[in-house]
Amino acid sequence: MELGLIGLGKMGGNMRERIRRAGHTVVGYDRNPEISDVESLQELVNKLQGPRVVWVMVPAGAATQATVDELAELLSPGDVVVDGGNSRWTDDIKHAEALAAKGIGFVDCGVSGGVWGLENGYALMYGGDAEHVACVQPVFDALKPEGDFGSVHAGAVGAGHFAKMVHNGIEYAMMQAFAEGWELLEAAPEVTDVREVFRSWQEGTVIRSWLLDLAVRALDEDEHLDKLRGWAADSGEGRWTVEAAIDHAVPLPAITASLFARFASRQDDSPQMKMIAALRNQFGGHAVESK
Ligand SMILES: O=C(O)[C@H](O)[C@@H](O)[C@H](O)[C@H](O)COP(=O)(O)O
Repeated sequence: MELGLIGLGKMGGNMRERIRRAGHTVVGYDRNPEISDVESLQELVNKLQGPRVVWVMVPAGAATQATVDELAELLSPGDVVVDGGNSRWTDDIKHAEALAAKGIGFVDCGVSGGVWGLENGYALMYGGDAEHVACVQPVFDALKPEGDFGSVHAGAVGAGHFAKMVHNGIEYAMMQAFAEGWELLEAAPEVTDVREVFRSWQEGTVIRSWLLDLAVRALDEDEHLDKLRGWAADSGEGRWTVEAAIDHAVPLPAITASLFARFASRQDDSPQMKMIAALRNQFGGHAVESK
C-alpha cells in the first residue's frame, strides 16, 4: 500500500525504512529537506492516491496539533490520519472529532521500541473505529515485531495512547526499581562487582527483562556511570499516567514515586529539605549544614 509519513526523525526515519522493507510505498515529509521525500504536505498529499493514509510522527502537543490542522484542510473524505507520536489520549478525541467533521478518519497509535524498532519491530497499541484501523492494517503489520504479540487494537479513539501512557508509567517504575537496586548494590562494600551481579540476573531470574539487558549494556559502556550526571527528563506520559490515576481514584504509589524521583533529579539543592533541616533545628536544635 501507499503511506504518507510526516516526521522523519529518530523514530519516523526508521519506521519509513521498515515499512519500505515490507514492500510498501512511503512518501515521507520532514521539515529538514535533506531527509524529506517531498517539499511540502501539499506535495505529499498530491503524491498519494485516495483513499489516503497519512501517519503523523511529530512531537506531541503543538507540532502534532498544527500538522493535524493542516491535514484537515488538505485531505479528502475517506482518508485516514494516524497519530503515532506520544500524544496525550485526550488530544486524540479532539483530533478525531475535528477530522470526522470533514469525513476524515482518525486512528491513534502508541509506538514503543525506540531506536531498536527498525530491526526488532515496533510494539503498537492503536485505537479507533474498525473501518479506519482496517485501512492502516498493512502498515501495522509491517511495523510490528515478528511473532504472535506486539500489536493490539486497544479500543475506541484514545485507547491506543492511553495504553501507551500506562506502558510508559510502568516503564518509569521498572527503571526506578533497577536504578534503586543498583545504587544500593554500589553502596555495599561487600559487593565487589555490581555489574556482574546485574549481568548474572539476565538469565533465570524473576526480573530478567529487556530493561535489565539495557542496564547491563549501559554498565558495559561506563561501569559505574561516572560519565553521567544524575539528571533525568520526562516527556509527559508519566505525568499523564498520574493524572489519569487521580481521575479514576486508582492508587499508583510506585509510578508516582518514580515520576517525582525525576523531578528531584533536576534540583541542585532541595528547597524542601532546607525546610526539613530548618524545622529539625527549630524544635530540636539538630545540626544543619550551611551553604
Ligand atoms: O516505549 C518506548 O519506546 C519509550 O517509552 C518511548 O516512548 C520514549 O523513550 C519515552 O516516551 C520516553 O519517555 P520519557 O521522556 O517520559 O522518559
